[in-house]
Amino acid sequence: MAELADYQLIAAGKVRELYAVDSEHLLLVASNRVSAYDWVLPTEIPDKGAILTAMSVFWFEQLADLVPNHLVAAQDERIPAEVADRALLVRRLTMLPVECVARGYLTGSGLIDYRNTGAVCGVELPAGLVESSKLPETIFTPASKAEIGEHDENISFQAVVEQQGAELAGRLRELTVAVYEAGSRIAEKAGVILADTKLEFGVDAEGELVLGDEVLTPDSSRYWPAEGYQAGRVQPSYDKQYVRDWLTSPESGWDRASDTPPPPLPEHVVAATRSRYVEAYERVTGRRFGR
Ligand SMILES: CCOC(=O)Cn1cc(-c2ncnc(N)c2C#N)cn1
Repeated sequence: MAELADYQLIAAGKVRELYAVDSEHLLLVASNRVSAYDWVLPTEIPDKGAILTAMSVFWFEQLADLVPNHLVAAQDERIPAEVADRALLVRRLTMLPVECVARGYLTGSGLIDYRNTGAVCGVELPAGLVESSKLPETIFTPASKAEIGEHDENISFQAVVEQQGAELAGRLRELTVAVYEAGSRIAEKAGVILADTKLEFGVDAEGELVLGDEVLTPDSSRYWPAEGYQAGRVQPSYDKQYVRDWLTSPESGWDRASDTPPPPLPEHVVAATRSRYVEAYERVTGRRFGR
């Protein structure tokens, strides 16, 4: 069995790492860390990495007829025991430097763009939309990868055309919207709103467009409970709301505006948050999470 120390770390995000396994394969590792308010919290959520990894596997399987993906194996002797259930062996791609975002609802940076310009990434929207409005149709709202610690910058479809050519840009938009809509339909049946998602694509040695990264997880997408959905206010995050509410409650003693790191989470917030990840996984996939 391989050891993680055998592999070279080639990329690290807030809650994930990417290692080189050999010339053809990488290891995408999901940690149990959780981030909130742009901070990585000092307290881990047990099994979060395993649950989100299992969600990506589910979605890769559901979407296999729509788009090829980079997943090689979720169990393999090249996956070290220490990360066994929270790592995926994937094939090495040439990643495209475009964050492919699809939105079915207006919130976050999309809402800010809309309030400033009446459009998101150059896509004109009807007047009168508010926080969390359901959009008349799914929109493709790409972003350019930001430096570590910065937010991605929303760009227009035309900018993607200029960067990647019209044909590839069109395919990225088509596939991103199709993946989001497939995910949204399955989630909706489970009583979960998939408000938006961020995908990353790469190109393989044969020049084929391949879906990489994680797919339709609560870290790469906004998951809202369908019950209680109401446009006109910020929706509760399906998975992170307990964390957000505690951190902004007097009990935490933390001041979000103070630019100081958040305090450790109490056990009851950790347990409730773990339950939300398990619940989201089991409802959306129809599969039991082990343990
Ligand atoms: C810390 C995690 O960072 C990322 O996942 C972003 N990233 C992905 C790649 C990548 N590169 C080649 N082939 C791939 N299959 C992938 C994937 N996924 C590089 N950075």
